[in-house]
This record gives sequence, structure tokens and C-alpha cells, in this order.
Amino acid sequence: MDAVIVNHLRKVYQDKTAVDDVSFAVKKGELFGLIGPDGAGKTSIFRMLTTLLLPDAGSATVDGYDVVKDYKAIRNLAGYMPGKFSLYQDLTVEENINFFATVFKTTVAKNYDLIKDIYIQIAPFKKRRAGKLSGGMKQKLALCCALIHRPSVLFLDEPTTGVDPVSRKEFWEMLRKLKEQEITIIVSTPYMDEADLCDRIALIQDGKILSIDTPNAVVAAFPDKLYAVKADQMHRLLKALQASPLVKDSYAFGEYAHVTFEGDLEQELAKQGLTGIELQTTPVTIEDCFIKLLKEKQ
Ligand SMILES: Nc1ncnc2c1ncn2[C@@H]1O[C@H](COP(=O)(O)OP(=O)(O)OP(=O)(O)O)[C@@H](O)[C@H]1O
Repeated sequence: MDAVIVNHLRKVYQDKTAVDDVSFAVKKGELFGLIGPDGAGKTSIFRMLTTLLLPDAGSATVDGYDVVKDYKAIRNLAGYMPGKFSLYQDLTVEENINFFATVFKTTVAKNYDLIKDIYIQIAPFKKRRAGKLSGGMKQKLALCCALIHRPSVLFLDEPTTGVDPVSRKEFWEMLRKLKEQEITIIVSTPYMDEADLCDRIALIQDGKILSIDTPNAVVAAFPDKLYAVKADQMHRLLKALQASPLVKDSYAFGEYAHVTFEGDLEQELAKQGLTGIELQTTPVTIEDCFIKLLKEKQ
């Protein structure tokens, strides 16, 4: 049985369709990523799956339980770390964890093995109020609180947004370890580089799923050879790429432009007076795939 099944799920706020006919399934023990920019509908999907929001159409189950009919069962078996910091700012680290354990009628001692690796990192600050912790520490505390009742499915809504790069890396290492405990994890992120760390990903935009597959398969489906190009005059380069009949697609990508084309592009750009041209093949990233899927949709 799949741990999470989402079937034609829909959520409409006034006249905004936030979740538009979304379907996917997550296997038990899988680390599944919902990847998409702000406003894509990720939080609405999480809130429906954690029974905090009613769907307008469609259905979903978590560990076989229906998100509408069996909401009580789901609240006991699911762990949820919302995007916005959800802890009690005026309670200490220790008090927050004890509070969440009490709500779920359990104790920290009973589930200590599950949170130990994470808890030891925040233990030196256990008397500090949650509101006074750094972003990375807050996030570790929130994860401990979401895990304290030993959930079988863990929902993490943008857990690394606003967190420094070192803490982000550590956080993903923690998720890998939790996976070994056979906890199913659904995590959302706007950071495309984090997609590679998931077993499978769903790319989502404007409430719709554009693609679902393993990160490798998403990248392998990119049909063209991709090049990175730069020149002394980047603005002119981007314009020239857009106007060129040789170019299939082009867009700014960091300090380069990414481009797919046929023919002798370097020669054509040089003819147009561009100088310092550097053109080389570059590996396709999830972000390139996302951009391509978005353009196809338009
Ligand atoms: N309560 C609400 N009333 C009206 N519109 C809403 C409400 N909640 C969300 N929306 C809109 O629905 C869309 C999807 O929002 P949602 O929060 O699910 O997306 P998201 O991918 O989680 O993005 P974010 O990271 O910004 O939360 C957005 O356009 C948002 O403005």
C-alpha cells in the first residue's frame, strides 16, 4: 500500500484555484519532494493532507486513512512541520518538546531514540527560549517536535527556507537518516538544488503538477544538448540569443545564459560583434527542466 495517495485534489480560494486536479502517490519509506516556487500550491496540499483544510474536490489518503473521514487517525500518525515557525516562542527548547509530547500523550523518553541525533545538536540550548534561537536551531527544534509522537508519515513544508547553506545541508542529512527509520517523508522546497536529494519529485506550478519522476529521470528526459554561454556584453548576448534563428531556447542562468541550438552559434554571435564569447556544454539541472516545462505550458 502507498503511504500517501492523492486523487484529483482541488482547492479554490474565492476565485483562485490554488490546487488544480493534483494526483500523485508516495511509496512507504520514500523521500518525496514537492518542488515549486512561492504560490505554487504546496502549502495548500500539505494542509489538506494533514487534515487542516478541506478539499473542494478529489480525495486523499494517508496510511490508508481518508483525509476527511478519518482526520483523527491521521492527526495521530502524521507529523507536520509547517513552513512558518510553529513553535511557542516564549517556551524554552525543552518546554516546547515536552509540550508536543504531552499533546500526543507520549513522553520524550519513550521516543528519544528517534530524535536523539537531532536533539543533541540543540541540547546545549535547552533552557533557551525558542524565539531566541538561530534559524537553523529553530528548524531542528521544529523537526524534533514534529517527530516526538513517532509519526509514520512526516510532512515538511519548506523546512529550509531562510536557513543558512550549512544548516540546509545538515537538515537534508537528517532527513536521509530518518528515511532509514522507514518514515515516509514529503518535503516541499522552492530550492531546485534540493530536488536531487529526494527519491522522487513532483514539479509544481500554479496548482498543477508538471512532472513526477526520480530526479535523474526528470533530467534524462531533457531532449537537447544544453550549453552555457557568456560574453563581455551579457545584455546584448541575451538579446542576440532570443533573436537568433539557430536558437531553440535561451534564458539567463546565474552568470551565464543557458541555450539549446543547432548550427554554428559561436560564429553567428561573433559576427554580431559580441566579444569574449565562451560557449561550452553544461549538465542539465532540475531548474533547466522546470523552465522547459513551464515554457511548454505557456
Ligand atoms: N486563504 C487563502 N485565501 C486566498 N488565497 C490563498 C489562501 N491561501 C493561499 N492562497 C493563494 O493560493 C495560491 C497557493 O498558495 P500556497 O500557500 O498553497 O502555495 P505555496 O506553494 O505553499 O506557496 P508559499 O510558499 O508562498 O506558501 C497562492 O496564489 C496563494 O496566494
